[in-house]
Amino acid sequence: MLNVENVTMKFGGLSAVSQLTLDIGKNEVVGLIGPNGAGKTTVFNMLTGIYTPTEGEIKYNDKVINGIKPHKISSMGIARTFQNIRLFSSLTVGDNVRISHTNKTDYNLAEALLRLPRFFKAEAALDEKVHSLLALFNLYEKREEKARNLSYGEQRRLEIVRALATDPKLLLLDEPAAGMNPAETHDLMNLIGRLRDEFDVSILLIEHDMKLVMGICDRINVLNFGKKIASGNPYEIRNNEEVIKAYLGEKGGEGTAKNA
Ligand SMILES: Nc1ncnc2c1ncn2[C@@H]1O[C@H](COP(=O)(O)OP(=O)(O)OP(=O)(O)O)[C@@H](O)[C@H]1O
Repeated sequence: MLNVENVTMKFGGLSAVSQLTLDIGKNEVVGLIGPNGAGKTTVFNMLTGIYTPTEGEIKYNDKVINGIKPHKISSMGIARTFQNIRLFSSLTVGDNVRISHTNKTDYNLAEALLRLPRFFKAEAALDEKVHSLLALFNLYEKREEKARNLSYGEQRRLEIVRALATDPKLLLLDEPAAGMNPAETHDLMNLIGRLRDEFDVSILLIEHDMKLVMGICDRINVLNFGKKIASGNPYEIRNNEEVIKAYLGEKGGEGTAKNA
């Protein structure tokens, strides 16, 4: 589904990402981990069209997407959440999700203004979709609440719902468990597993909570100073000497990594 081939991103003299190669298959959950400043978010910014790589190619379903505008990439089926939550804080929970779906509504302006049947049918279908997504993420009861009144963990879940409302095939999650308590993180782990199965999405996950990463990822890629230093399954990564030294620490895979 996604092939990142020898991709480099330079900012002036700094190579934030160097010669990165990374693949994601259909329905895979792939981890992208590494110390602060390793280049993980820069990878997301390249995949979503915010940055155009300095070198290399990013292919999505065999089509090169380097340099394509973010909104176009979103409509191709790549969605993301942000490390710093970016909700519309004064809108309701429900409207935050509806907004993400607006480019997919199945009626035109005239049909909306004249309140034609297609408008009502599409709106009812949208309501149903928004409500079932919110229910899955345990946010249905909060649908009329302003986003800013949600707890931190709820806001993180709402970000994921909003990304899902665009019907992605590839979902990029940037530290979804940041600020969550252990119980919320555990629930999130189950939810991510359900997303893969029920929404037929592939997931690329940036996360410092190693319990979550090791518990959910099929494969993990490790970045350090912009370079990939390891890739493999959770067992291989947990036991990789270079990864332990650069990131995991001696208790690799227990809780939060030492350099997070
Ligand atoms: N727009 C930019 N201009 C200049 N330097 C940048 C820019 N974006 C990122 N960088 C630099 O690139 C490097 C990688 O940053 P990035 O945010 O991708 O790391 P990260 O692995 O996501 O870190 P964290 O875990 O802290 O989120 C850092 O040195 C950062 O300062």
